[in-house]
Amino acid sequence: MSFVPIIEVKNVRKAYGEKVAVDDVSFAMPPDAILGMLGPNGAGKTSLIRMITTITAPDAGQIFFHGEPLSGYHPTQIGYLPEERGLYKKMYVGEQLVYLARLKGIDQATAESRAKEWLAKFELENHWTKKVEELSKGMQQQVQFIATVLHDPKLLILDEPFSGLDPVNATRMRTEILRLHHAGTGVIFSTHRMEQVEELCEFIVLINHGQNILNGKVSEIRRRFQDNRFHLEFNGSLPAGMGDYFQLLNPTPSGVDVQLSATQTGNDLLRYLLDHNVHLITFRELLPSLNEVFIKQVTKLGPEAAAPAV
Ligand SMILES: Nc1ncnc2c1ncn2[C@@H]1O[C@H](COP(=O)(O)OP(=O)(O)OP(=O)(O)O)[C@@H](O)[C@H]1O
Repeated sequence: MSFVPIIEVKNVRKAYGEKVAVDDVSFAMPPDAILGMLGPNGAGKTSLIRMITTITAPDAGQIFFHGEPLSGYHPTQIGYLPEERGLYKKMYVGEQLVYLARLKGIDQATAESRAKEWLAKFELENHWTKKVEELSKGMQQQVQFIATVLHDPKLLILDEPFSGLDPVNATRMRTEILRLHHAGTGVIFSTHRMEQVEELCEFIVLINHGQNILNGKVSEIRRRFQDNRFHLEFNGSLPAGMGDYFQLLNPTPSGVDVQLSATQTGNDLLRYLLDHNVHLITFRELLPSLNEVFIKQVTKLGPEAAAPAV
């Protein structure tokens, strides 16, 4: 590993009574990465996040923040947007943001100016003296996001940050997350929305039944799971008997996917097409989507399929 991870989780275990929620999980996260934490319902993601944020402690194993064993000081460097939102409904927006930033060690004047700046980014500057309960659900979520970033944390942990936001506000929040990432903030992003992970995350950790069953770079994982499928686009038509040699999927008048068998290669397919004078426009390997990888790993493979760490 050629970097000091912002978070390193080493052989961490957490049980609630008989229920083992996190079972010997290890992974390391590069300092300025966006890491997707994925897994089916009940997999153990929230339990793991709660240990990273020091809300609970592991029964066994260790967690390091920038190489230091996690301690009471580190939460000031972490911003956590939990899935169950937790603002004080009766408190005024501005007052609440300043209060939460002060808890993270920010002085009053800085907290006020940052809160105003952030509210303006979300076009909420006129809501400073509104009670949280007077805001819509989406607005409350934006205010809670602001509370998560106001103390300028080195690590952001965002649980389903886009849920309930309209497309304009979801895009706005995505832009702000990416801006923080480019400024060097690490982001752990927990969601069930695979297309969001594909779009935002360079790394993933896939948790299933409390165990880390797959982790690494998204691009390498997709390549690792490639299953010999190609996409063709062409002018004219394909040879009439092509289906006797190759499994053709999703045909359209000008394109088709080809699933090769274990003994066929891309070169075999290309040779066949050229020998039969097919006028090719596109010939490319199809990599599985993260959704396909997720379903394959979670439904078919057990923990023995664990992959090497990042
Ligand atoms: N406080 C608790 N007491 C007892 N069991 C718990 C507690 N918290 C979580 N669990 C159990 O631990 C397991 C992991 O739960 P966890 O909330 O970490 O999953 P998750 O991956 O975050 O799920 P989801 O995607 O549904 O939010 C589940 O079986 C859950 O029922």
